[in-house]
Amino acid sequence: MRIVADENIPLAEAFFADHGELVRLPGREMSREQVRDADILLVRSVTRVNAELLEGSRVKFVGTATIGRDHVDETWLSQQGIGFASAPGCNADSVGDYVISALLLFGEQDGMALTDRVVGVVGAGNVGGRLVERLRALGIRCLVCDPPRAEQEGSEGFTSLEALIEKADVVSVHTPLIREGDHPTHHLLTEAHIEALRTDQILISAGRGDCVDEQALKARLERDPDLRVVLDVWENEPDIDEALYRLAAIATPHIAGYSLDGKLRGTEMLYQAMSRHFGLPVRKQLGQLKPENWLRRMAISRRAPPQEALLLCTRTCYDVRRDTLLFERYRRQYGMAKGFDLMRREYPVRREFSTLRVELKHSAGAVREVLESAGFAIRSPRK
Ligand SMILES: NC(=O)c1ccc[n+]([C@@H]2O[C@H](COP(=O)([O-])OP(=O)(O)OC[C@H]3O[C@@H](n4cnc5c(N)ncnc54)[C@H](O)[C@@H]3O)[C@@H](O)[C@H]2O)c1
Ligand SMILES: O=C(O)[C@H](O)[C@H](O)COP(=O)(O)O
Repeated sequence: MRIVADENIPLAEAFFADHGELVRLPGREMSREQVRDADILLVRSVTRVNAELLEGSRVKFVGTATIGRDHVDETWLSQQGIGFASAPGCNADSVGDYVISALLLFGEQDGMALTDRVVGVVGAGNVGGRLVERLRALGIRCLVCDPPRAEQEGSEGFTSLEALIEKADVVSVHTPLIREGDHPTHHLLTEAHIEALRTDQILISAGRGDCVDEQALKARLERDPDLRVVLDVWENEPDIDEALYRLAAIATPHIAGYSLDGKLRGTEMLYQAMSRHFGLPVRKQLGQLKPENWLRRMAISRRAPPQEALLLCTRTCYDVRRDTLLFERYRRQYGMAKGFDLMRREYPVRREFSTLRVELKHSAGAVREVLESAGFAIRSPRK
């Protein structure tokens, strides 16, 4: 079999090369000619998978190593009898790490504890749902807006978008991009929602750029630059709006989910789905293929207050400021669109919180509880 894979899918050789010749390509420019002779196509979110790309090809299975699927015309694939799989939840916790890192940064800037702010999460699936679990475990009050879930599970515990914007201090958007149906999310955050935000609120957008009306957001920020927004996803990536970029408190090039762990999980999920599709045995597991030195450790030797310990461990693992600064460097050196994609291609290895083993030298119950709630693995003398 011939397998064409995006160059940004780690361990694709280790998982797939036994099944045929593997060709690596840059995803954004993948062309009809390049995939025509492929049997298996493995992509990321930057490749539009539709009739235009695949008509007349011999592709029998498409996998996207991502959670999002809005770049894939699933209806057309199914009409053609082409198998399809995505990687639900693969990098969900990495997005949670990103949000926690941003919340800690704002807490530090404002001299506030994490628990001083109410966080509103819009879209509570794998990403938003797990984020809410972690934040609640940290003692943070959360509001949740997810109408499809509210319809299925009953309205208790869910709130409308309008009420969430009114009551929350942080509005964190994690919806997929859905253009049709009962709950479309294209410009889910309308001009009216954006105008309703208070200057002291914080908006985080880490689902898909098109879920927020960017022109309205830009107009609001031009009038009210003190409103803080964290933008990881954008309309028209990679050629994003430079004026909006400059107005954002934190601006990153769609890397909230870019941990090595999340990406590798995505590769393994596609391997499993591909094996099922072709009736092949699942012989490989991520555990056998992971690089050495998989787990890292750190120790907290003194009696740090819980919030300080959380900040220390979070920054050891992931600091959202690093990515904001790095993005600015790439933009200056290469221009916006090229810099956006280049930073993603050369993204430094980042690990999920759960891979950091934190050794507590003192049996500090409160520190242990906070770090575990945030997702770190703890070793400490128990009382
Ligand atoms: N920035 C990143 O790096 C990054 C990483 C991973 C995922 N994502 C994006 O985040 C999206 C969500 O990921 P997920 O794993 O949670 O997906 P998911 O499918 O598990 O959950 C999506 C949730 O959104 C809810 N939803 C749908 N329409 C809604 C609406 N109109 N209003 C409010 N909620 C609505 C659904 O009911 C569901 O609970 C992905 O589709 C992807 O686009 C971004
Ligand atoms: O949907 C996802 O999983 C994320 O948005 C993913 O991290 C995007 O990464 P990309 O496919 O654009 O490399």
